[in-house]
Amino acid sequence: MSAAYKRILLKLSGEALMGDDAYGINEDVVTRIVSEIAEISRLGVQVGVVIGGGNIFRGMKGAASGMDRATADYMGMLATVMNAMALADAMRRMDVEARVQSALRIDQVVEPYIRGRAIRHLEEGRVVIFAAGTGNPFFTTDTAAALRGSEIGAQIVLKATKVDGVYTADPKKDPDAQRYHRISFDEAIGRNLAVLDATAFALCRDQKLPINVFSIFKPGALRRVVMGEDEGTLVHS
Ligand SMILES: Nc1ncnc2c1ncn2[C@@H]1O[C@H](COP(=O)(O)OP(=O)(O)O)[C@@H](O)[C@H]1O
Ligand SMILES: O=c1ccn([C@@H]2O[C@H](COP(=O)(O)OP(=O)(O)O)[C@@H](O)[C@H]2O)c(=O)[nH]1
Repeated sequence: MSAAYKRILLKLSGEALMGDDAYGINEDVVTRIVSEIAEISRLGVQVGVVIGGGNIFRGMKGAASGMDRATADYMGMLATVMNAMALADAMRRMDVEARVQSALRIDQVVEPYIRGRAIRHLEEGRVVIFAAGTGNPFFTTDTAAALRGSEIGAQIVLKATKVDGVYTADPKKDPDAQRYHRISFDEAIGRNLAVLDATAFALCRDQKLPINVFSIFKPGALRRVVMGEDEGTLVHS
């Protein structure tokens, strides 16, 4: 059986990289995620990754309180660069070819984001990790995933997060919340379902770029989504 998608954009939650730790990057979690990415890459799926920064930056929110919002957001973007580097290094150790491209220029450290070059890497079978979000404050890495997914012509955005799909209400607050198998953009936006931010939802809706939300903690879930199996929630046009 072959994969359902040729090119995907995978959004990895920064916070999920902590595993059970209070802060930072948990090696076992990163190793498992990388082995799952390696598996789908071997199936011939081209993989772009956008990584969050919540594991590093939310831990510093105390220090950031009272700080200018844009300054705090730039710090958040720098946190995603650290995660991207850790992920790329884990990939190198597991013989997965990867490149990091940053939306903020730090040329001594990683490549700048250049769309054509990113597409070239993907065609060569390299995983491209997009760091520093969109490069703009007041945005999130979910929006970066929608943007980069659109730019590289991904067929779908896969949001690997702490919950196993989109629910009728936040499942962390409402134990009676029910999970959707599928939901349209209009309904998700209309019901204010906060699993993605509104900007990311709107961009994907405009671009007719579907999103699948699934659990980062469930082994094999990424492969199942990529094979087109019923996993998590599909948000569609
Ligand atoms: N309707 C909903 N369905 C699922 N999750 C929801 C919903 N509303 C709010 N959430 C919350 O959204 C969170 C995932 O979004 P977010 O914190 O942005 O994750 P990430 O770190 O992956 O970007 C979940 O942990 C969940 O508590
Ligand atoms: O385009 C972007 C992407 C991210 N951020 C900042 O980086 C932080 C980390 O990203 P995010 O919260 O999306 O990470 P995740 O929730 O996935 O861990 C955000 O809180 C923002 O402060 C930003 O300013 N612009």
